[in-house]
Amino acid sequence: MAVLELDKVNKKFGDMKVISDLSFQVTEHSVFGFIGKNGAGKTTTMKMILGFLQQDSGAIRVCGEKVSYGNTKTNRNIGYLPDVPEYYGYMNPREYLRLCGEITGLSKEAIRSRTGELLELVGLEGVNRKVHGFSRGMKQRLGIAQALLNEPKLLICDEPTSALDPVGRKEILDILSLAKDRTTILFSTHILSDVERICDSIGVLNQGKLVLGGNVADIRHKYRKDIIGLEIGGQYPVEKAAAGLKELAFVNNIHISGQRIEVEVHNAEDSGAGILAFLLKENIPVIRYEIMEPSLENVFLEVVG
Ligand SMILES: Nc1ncnc2c1ncn2[C@@H]1O[C@H](COP(=O)(O)OP(=O)(O)OP(=O)(O)O)[C@@H](O)[C@H]1O
Repeated sequence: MAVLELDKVNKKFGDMKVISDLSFQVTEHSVFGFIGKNGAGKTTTMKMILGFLQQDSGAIRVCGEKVSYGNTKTNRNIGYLPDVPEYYGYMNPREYLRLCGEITGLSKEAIRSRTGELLELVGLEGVNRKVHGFSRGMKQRLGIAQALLNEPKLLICDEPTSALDPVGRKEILDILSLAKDRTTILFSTHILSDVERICDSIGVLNQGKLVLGGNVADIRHKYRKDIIGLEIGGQYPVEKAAAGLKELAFVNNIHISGQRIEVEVHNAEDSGAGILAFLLKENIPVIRYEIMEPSLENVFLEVVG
């Protein structure tokens, strides 16, 4: 089931078209990476999903219910984590979550049990310090706990890892991966390695248009260039191996770098057997053989330019 659906959404600011015919869906219990350079239109889209901005045309649905501007009814299904969450610094995490629970009308019992469970999820269960001394990463973790307090069907995170160091980023990504069991996640980012680590599907926005979208595994497969990477044993002359490989009918091109040879072929799976047979026949020692996967970074550069 789609927890979030955008159908041909358009938005202009004055004469400037910011979002053009944007359509995508996010399936329940998946992580969707919303990718784009600065100014691509990610924040504008998230504000429309939250009903804070009005689209000019098109429809947005959250759990099947249409979002309408100014009426935040659909937000009962959404938890939102801003890029820089703000807190009352004099509270500790438990006090802060209790306050949030009380404001949103949760029962005392629900506040107690969910607070314990969520603080454990985000690794802040034993932390009794006041929030004002928290690192950025700890603030983001508390923000995730707060956003999940009302058990939303959709968690929207705006650049949750951008301001963090590698350790803090890993912690947030691990928490989001775990949170997938209890909700569906959309997170905006321009850090493609984060997307590769946890996203099931992606949408790449460029100048307000979706230039690439779908399942991460399918996208990798589609953009895979048929290149076989070989690492030749140190004692064997690489040029000799490369010259022989180049003679094979199904080999289009060869690149050499140190002991490494990249072989461009029509179809890596079909040609693989022929290459291996050649290496065996010529007694060429091979340390590594791989069909090369493109990184999302390469795919992104190809579609966004
Ligand atoms: N209220 C506004 N009035 C006029 N133009 C706006 C407004 N809000 C955003 N824009 C413009 O719309 C475009 C998209 O901005 P948006 O903030 O959605 O991009 P973004 O992908 O979130 O970028 P960033 O990563 O920098 O936040 C930009 O050109 C921006 O200058």
